[in-house]
Amino acid sequence: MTVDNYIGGEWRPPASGRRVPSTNPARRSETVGFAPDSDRADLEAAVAAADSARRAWRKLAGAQRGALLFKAADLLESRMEEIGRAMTREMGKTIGEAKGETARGAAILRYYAGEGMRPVGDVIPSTDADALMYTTRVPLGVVGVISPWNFPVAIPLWKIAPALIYGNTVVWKPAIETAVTAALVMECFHAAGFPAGVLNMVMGDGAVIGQGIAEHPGIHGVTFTGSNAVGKRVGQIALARGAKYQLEMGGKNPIVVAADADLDLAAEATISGGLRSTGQKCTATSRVIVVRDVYEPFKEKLLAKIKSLRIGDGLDADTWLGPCASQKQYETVLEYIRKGREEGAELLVGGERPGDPALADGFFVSPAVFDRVTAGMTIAREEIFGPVLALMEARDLEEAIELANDTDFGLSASLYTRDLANALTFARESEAGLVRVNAETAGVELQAPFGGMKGSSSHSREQGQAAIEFFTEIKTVFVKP
Ligand SMILES: NC(=O)C1=CN([C@@H]2O[C@H](COP(=O)(O)OP(=O)(O)OC[C@H]3O[C@@H](n4cnc5c(N)ncnc54)[C@H](O)[C@@H]3O)[C@@H](O)[C@H]2O)C=CC1
Ligand SMILES: O=C(O)CCC(=O)C(=O)O
Repeated sequence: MTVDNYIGGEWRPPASGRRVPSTNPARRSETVGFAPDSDRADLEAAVAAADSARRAWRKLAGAQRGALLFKAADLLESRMEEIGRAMTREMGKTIGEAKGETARGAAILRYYAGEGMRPVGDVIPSTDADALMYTTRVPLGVVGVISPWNFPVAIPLWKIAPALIYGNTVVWKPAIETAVTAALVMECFHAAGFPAGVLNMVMGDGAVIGQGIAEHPGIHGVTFTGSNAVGKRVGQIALARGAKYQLEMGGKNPIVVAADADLDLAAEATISGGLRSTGQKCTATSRVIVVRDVYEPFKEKLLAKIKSLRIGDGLDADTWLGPCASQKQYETVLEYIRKGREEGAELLVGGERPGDPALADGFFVSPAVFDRVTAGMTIAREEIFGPVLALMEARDLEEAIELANDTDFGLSASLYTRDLANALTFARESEAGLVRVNAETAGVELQAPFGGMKGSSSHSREQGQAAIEFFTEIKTVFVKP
């Protein structure tokens, strides 16, 4: 598939005429599509289209905007198989996960479609008995959406849907690695009949189009998910020109296994939270902090289960673990594995290219478990974004919680215990935006606020009702007859 930009309600080739391939990480010789390598002229056209559409769009009733989101949801759902397959072929996650994410995308669109009919303000008693004082919400104007490849449907939709329902128009820059998936999502919006210019998509290099969005004076708010390095830069650029910004970045998420935990369930949650999507979730489990009394039995169960995971092309129905999403991710993961060994952690299993010749052309790494990891090691501190688990021992639950909080990040944290007092202590003490007891670190529900503490985010929240805080501003109105 040759992908075009989508600007002002039309598919348009990039002004430069240049395109870059999107390849299959399970078979690097296979090209899935060609994405536009756009330049600033394309971005200018998209911002101009979004700007000219925004006054009419904000004037529509919320229910009218919602009706279009409902249509887009139906279309997305009807193309779940096709979109799921494109996602698997472009970034490697298993077809089950990819279709599940597409279904989640439809649910996100429906949730925000309903928001068009919900209250947006309060009536506040004025000290003047004759006056009416109330708050309402107004859109920011044009919103820039910069999204990554790891959830190429869900993440952009949980940004685009609230942006649109609250009356903003959008310029979206998807990750080029998942260009075809993004174009299929965009086709659903096009077929739903959104007015021209309300949603625009421009693909290109992050340093050109992503940075261009951060810098553009015609873009009033920027919402970003991706790496910490890029996120911080986007935030600084937006701040310097007075634009609103929202950053969702990395995690170094711990699972804590208490002495009274159900060890089978804890091992399953460690595997599911740490290794699904090949560990490429910002909510992925990467530090496994186990209380001394159960360290050895837990480790035994974990290793036994990991050895049974089937690695392969995500399109094969019996594959559990696909490849890393790109050569860059693959090399990063191997580099962290090398560093882990060099710094003295013991590699118990995995961390190598699987022997199966059928996998030789892909970016596959067998799931790695490091033992005896200490808090100062690089693999305990930096986000790896790959199938790597770091086992750490704690004297007791108190020390486990201290270790869990000993990180620059604060996205998600999980505890396995049967003791209610432990659960409540963990919920109170965890420095994370998402705390889960007897559930894996990953697994975000679209109707609840999502975001991190410390270096994981810009301290705002996405999804659920919380999204209104970023995508609107409050206007306080005082009317005296
Ligand atoms: N929080 C999360 O969900 C994600 C975290 N990551 C982390 O980032 C690491 C690197 O992955 P990448 O794909 O390279 O992430 P990235 O941060 O470079 O990419 C995310 C988005 O930002 C855009 N971008 C790149 N440079 C930009 C710039 N200078 N200005 C504005 N936008 C720019 C990209 O084109 C993409 O759309 C991963 O190993 C992982 O640790 C990556 C993707 C998602
Ligand atoms: O855990 C999830 O479902 C969402 C993870 C996420 O938001 C991310 O990886 O960026």
